[in-house]
Amino acid sequence: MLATEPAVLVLEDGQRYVGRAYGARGRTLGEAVFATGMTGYQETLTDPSYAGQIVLQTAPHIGNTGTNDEDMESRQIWVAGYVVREPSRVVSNFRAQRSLDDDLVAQGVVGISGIDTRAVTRHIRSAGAMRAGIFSGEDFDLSDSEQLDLVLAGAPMAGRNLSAEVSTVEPYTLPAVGEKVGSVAVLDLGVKKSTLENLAARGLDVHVLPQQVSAQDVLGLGVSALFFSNGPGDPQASDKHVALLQETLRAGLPYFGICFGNQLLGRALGLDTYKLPFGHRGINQPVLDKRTGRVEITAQNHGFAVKAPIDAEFDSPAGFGRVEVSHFSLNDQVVEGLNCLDLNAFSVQYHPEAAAGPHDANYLFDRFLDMIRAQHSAASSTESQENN
Ligand SMILES: NC(=O)CC[C@H](N)C(=O)O
Repeated sequence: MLATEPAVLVLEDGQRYVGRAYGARGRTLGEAVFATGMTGYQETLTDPSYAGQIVLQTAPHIGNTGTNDEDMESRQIWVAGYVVREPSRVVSNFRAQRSLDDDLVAQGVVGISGIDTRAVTRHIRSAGAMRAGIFSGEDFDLSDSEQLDLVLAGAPMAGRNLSAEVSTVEPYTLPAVGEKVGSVAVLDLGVKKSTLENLAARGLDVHVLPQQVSAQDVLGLGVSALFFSNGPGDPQASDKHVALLQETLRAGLPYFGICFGNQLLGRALGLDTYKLPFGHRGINQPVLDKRTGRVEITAQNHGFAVKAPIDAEFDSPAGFGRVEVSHFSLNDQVVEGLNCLDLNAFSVQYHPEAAAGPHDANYLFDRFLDMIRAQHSAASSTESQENN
């Protein structure tokens, strides 16, 4: 039975949308963002990059296929709140183990249903991403101005560092699948399971590290390469990760980064990042790969981006040689990938692990593997020259 108890979504500009309580009851605060994927709600909810955000699904019917243990992208749901139009009344899928409502309640995630999420999306699209709150149960009875004051007292996403909240506490390793080619250190800034699986599937031992490790810790592992994951928060609030990356780049350690990892490569190279008006979140975002001229349909989830010229190479302001924007968005020309021309380092702003989403960008993991192989053969030829 669906709840008939009321709930309200309050935006920081005072807009209010009354609907029905969904998931856990109570109140929650976060940045309101919209996601346009028609599928993949479980992957969205369990993507740690959504920590601190109240996610609205534009797709009107959510929960049809329930939830299961296999499609978890991390250990829990991370969204601060969940806004849907119509939750499915029945769960219908052979893989379903629970209903989405069960998971939201069990994990204490406050949601709201019965909201015209496309109307709210149109509002956010013109007014910009903003803080919001969902109020149900006893919190529904607070006055309008008390609710708005709570929303306005919440932390804005700009300037927010959330890495410590989502990162693993202990390091752990996923063994290479099949023949081992090398090893990679993954800085867990909110990594998704599919990313780790894609790395391991390419013959890499994957050493997942807590976000507070030092460059010495990373270099001391003797790995073939370093990877920075996706993750929540503002890249401008991650100075220590930027410093770590600069140190490992100077030491010559190959690098690949996804999403937050792209923004942090940008910053390590001396570029600025900025907040997008409402972000890119969905699974049909067109991107141009400048090297091949191929258009990829990609999965994306980002609210910040790197500032760089998309049409010509330039010097890294931090002295890391020549750099080019490798990919950009065909919707709004936002930087979607960086490539270092004088270093073994590249990154993308979108999600080649595609969970959920199309697999067009999966070749990027192969590009990373090629980079590691090339580095290995360069190292072994120097060694054999030295031995001669
Ligand atoms: N998915 C991500 O890694 C997101 C990166 C960053 N938190 C942003 O919103 O832009």
